[in-house]
Amino acid sequence: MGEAPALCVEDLQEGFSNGFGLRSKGFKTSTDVGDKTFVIGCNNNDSASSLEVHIYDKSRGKWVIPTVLGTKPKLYEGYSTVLLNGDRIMIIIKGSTPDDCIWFLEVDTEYVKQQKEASGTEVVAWSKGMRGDAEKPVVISGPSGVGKGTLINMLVKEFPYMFGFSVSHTTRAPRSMEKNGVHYHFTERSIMEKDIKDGKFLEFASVHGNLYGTSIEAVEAVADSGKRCILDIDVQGAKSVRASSLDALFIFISPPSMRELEERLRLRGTETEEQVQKRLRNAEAEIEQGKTSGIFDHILCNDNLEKCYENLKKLLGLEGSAPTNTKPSPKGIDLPPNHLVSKIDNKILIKNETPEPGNASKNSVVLDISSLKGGAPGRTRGLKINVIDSFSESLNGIH
Ligand SMILES: Nc1nc2c(ncn2[C@@H]2O[C@H](COP(=O)(O)OP(=O)(O)O)[C@@H](O)[C@H]2O)c(=O)[nH]1
Ligand SMILES: Nc1ncnc2c1ncn2[C@@H]1O[C@H](COP(=O)(O)OP(=O)(O)O)[C@@H](O)[C@H]1O
Repeated sequence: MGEAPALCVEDLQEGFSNGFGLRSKGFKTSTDVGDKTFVIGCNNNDSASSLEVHIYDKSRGKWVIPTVLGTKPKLYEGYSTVLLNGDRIMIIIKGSTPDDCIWFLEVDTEYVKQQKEASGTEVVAWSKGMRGDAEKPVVISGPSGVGKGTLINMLVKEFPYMFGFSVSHTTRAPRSMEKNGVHYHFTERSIMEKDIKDGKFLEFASVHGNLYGTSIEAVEAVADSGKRCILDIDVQGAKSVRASSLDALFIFISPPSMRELEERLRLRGTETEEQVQKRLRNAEAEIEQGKTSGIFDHILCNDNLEKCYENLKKLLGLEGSAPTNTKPSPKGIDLPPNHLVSKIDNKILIKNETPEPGNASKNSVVLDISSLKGGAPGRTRGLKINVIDSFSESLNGIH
């Protein structure tokens, strides 16, 4: 059984002079990947410091501070690291909550390679580890006033534990009934543009003169809650998602006629005359693209609302299904508080250092990493967990 590499930076540092103050107090681990050493940690134990990544490039004898993408984990008591597949470091956090204890730092994955090439700098990217898989998200597009919001509301109301809405960001002003954080995250253009630049958005587009976008966090938060994510985005956004690594189902909602669309928009009464005109002008091009671009897996005509809703449910495999009242079960990972980490093939053993018979929270666990999916800039999903009741019992092949 090989112990996880968890060198002290002090050991690593012997003989090197660098400007990072790595000899000061704090917690650090280092992991070798090829001719680079990735040092993850913090310099101080105070709450104001955060988890940093430094790279020692052995071939050049130089320290490098990389561009760090993604949301990083909070500071906890300590960290163990395991190198997986030569391209990502798994971080197992001591003293964290069950939904926050496994993280991945990607150092040479396809995503990181692309980012390195695009930026010309050294790049690393964080993603949080999650149990189980996420269901394929559903992208719904169509012209303004066609009934997308109405159909999505019906679905979320009938199947509250099955579907969740991806809350987009927008620079447009809220309508009177709209709530910030529920219908949209209403935001300033400069803030949104910076977040787009920082890689926080899955897609974005300028629609009817305003900026709209789906943050990676908006989609992942729905999947984290165990629900299937629904995105209400325009055709340009759907095209970007199609080109992204997100595997989704694409549905276009079309109106029975332009006259009917105009009537619905006017009856809704949420836009000024000028805005209605702009939306109608854009609608023709959107309908044309929706029907001919090949982006969409299905096109539904929203003539009769009830019929269209039934057809939508059919596409989602919900025909005749009774809504379930069961909340998805939480998918956290209970780790023993004091543990040692080791890896054999596709299994990571997190062994309790102080087992107590009959105390489930003190059990050792085995994480199966054979079917990991996704990764930065979102989540790494597909972690499977086996709890070992007593450490003296058989360890599923790990000895
Ligand atoms: N690309 C993209 N489009 C979005 C997003 N959120 C909303 N939209 C689209 O922006 C357009 C205008 O939305 P909205 O202002 O809510 O008006 P409505 O469609 O008339 O209710 C619609 O086509 C939405 O599908 C997003 O995050 N990304
Ligand atoms: N099939 C339908 N027949 C008549 N009115 C509809 C139908 N579907 C939706 N509506 C109405 O049309 C208006 C626009 O619908 P909405 O869901 O806001 O559109 P979108 O989100 O696509 O902009 C709303 O007032 C809604 O109640």
